[in-house]
Amino acid sequence: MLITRRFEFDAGHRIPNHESHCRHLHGHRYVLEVTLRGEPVTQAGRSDEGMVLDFSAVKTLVQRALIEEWDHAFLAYRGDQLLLDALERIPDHKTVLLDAVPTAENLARIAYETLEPRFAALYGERLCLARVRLYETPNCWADYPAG
Ligand SMILES: Nc1nc2c(c(=O)[nH]1)N=C([C@H](O)[C@H](O)COP(=O)(O)OP(=O)(O)OP(=O)(O)O)CN2
Ligand SMILES: [Zn+2]
Repeated sequence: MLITRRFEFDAGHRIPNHESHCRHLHGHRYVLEVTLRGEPVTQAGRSDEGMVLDFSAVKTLVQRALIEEWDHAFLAYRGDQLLLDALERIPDHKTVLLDAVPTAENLARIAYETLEPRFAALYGERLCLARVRLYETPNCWADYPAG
């Protein structure tokens, strides 16, 4: 069975080599959907009986591991030196350095790679992170992994 918890956060970014307006500094109200695969707990009387994982537990893990870090941050490619030089001039600016340009595709992958080991460490074989869907706008999103 699959369950999904939805999160929203605000962040800035730019796609440094984009041929059009996405190379300019701008932000999005991102939406992150976290989908877990597992079977519902069957032990009678447990708080989480009938649940793959209590949605509140999903919330706590994802908030701590990702949303608190990315919300109201500027998501910057560590190779985008012009941007890093500008952001460094702002005292205590909340900047998240990424290993790739912050497209929806790369953010979905990075979110998955951040969250997957956390779920694995806490819940082992019982469930797994099946997919992350990252909406950059209401009309544009990326899924990781594919399929
Ligand atoms: N495959 C991708 N294409 C684009 C990405 C991306 O991450 N993956 N990102 C961008 C820009 O970040 C841009 O901010 C997208 O916003 P925008 O161009 O405003 O999107 P739309 O015009 O489609 O927005 P609507 O208002 O929904 O029409 C560009 N491409
Ligand atoms: Zn954008």
